[in-house]
Amino acid sequence: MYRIAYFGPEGTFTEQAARSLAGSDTHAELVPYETIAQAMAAVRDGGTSAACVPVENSVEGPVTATLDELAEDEPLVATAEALLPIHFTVLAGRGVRREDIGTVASHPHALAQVRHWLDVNLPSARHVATSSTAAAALAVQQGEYDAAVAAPVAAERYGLPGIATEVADVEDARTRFLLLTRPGTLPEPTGCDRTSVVAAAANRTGALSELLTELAFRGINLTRLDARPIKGGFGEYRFFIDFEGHVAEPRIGDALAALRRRCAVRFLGSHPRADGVRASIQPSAGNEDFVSAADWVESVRRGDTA
Ligand SMILES: O=C(O)C(=O)C[C@]1(C(=O)O)C=C[C@@H](O)C=C1
Repeated sequence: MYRIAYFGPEGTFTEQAARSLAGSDTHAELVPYETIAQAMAAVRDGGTSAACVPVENSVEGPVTATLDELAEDEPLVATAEALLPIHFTVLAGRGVRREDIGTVASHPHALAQVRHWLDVNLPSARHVATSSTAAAALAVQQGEYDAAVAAPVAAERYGLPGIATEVADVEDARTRFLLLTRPGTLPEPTGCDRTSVVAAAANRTGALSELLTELAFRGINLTRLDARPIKGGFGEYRFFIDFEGHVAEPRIGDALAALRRRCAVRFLGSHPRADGVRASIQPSAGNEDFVSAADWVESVRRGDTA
């Protein structure tokens, strides 16, 4: 049985992402965990084969709990990703009238995406952060709070009436989710891949710029750059860098080796992009260019050419 841990409880956006990543695999069993750290610990200690967690949202940015967990402890790698459109519904407790709503609960990322709507439509409601959107729906079901901002599926799952749908401040919001496993066989390159690393650039002038220049010189397009503090050293940061391409490609392998020469790097995976965008290749920076240049150096070393 293939078990996938996910950031739960049932009814989170992450559960939907895990279902789409499990796809037609009817043998996959989805197992909810209350926190991102617990879902990732489950795959680290072998309790599950994979973990599905959110990593970035188009409105609120990085999911910092996921980034910090990826940088610490036993390494995990992303082998797949899902991109979900995010639609929020406001669920009310049974018998709670809209005008009586005094508390509205949700995950901090979700509250941030509906802040304006709440200010206009439920101006006197206090916002309460919960571990996830579904945890907020569960708490409303149990009478702890008056309302929750959650995924539409949570209405059904927790038997709560929706009092407003499509309440997001920004239309077309999306969240990207990763399927994480212990390091092992990598997915095959497809031409539409993403590679992720976390690099501990030295705290000196130009260190980050040098890392980014290694990628730029090789014509590699970045898709994300986030800094997270290295706990315990004020002002010390590690950098999460996502870029187009797959480590199996000569141009990406060359770039990773260059990053590794400069600082400690943790590889976080190469996998197909959910949006199917092809890697852009700059003139003279294609894989064949790297291979033929390396072949030329070899022939010079053998004395075959000059
Ligand atoms: O709480 C959930 O339902 C989640 O899956 C987490 C999460 C997030 O971390 O951003 C996922 C998507 C939404 O943007 C809001 C919350």
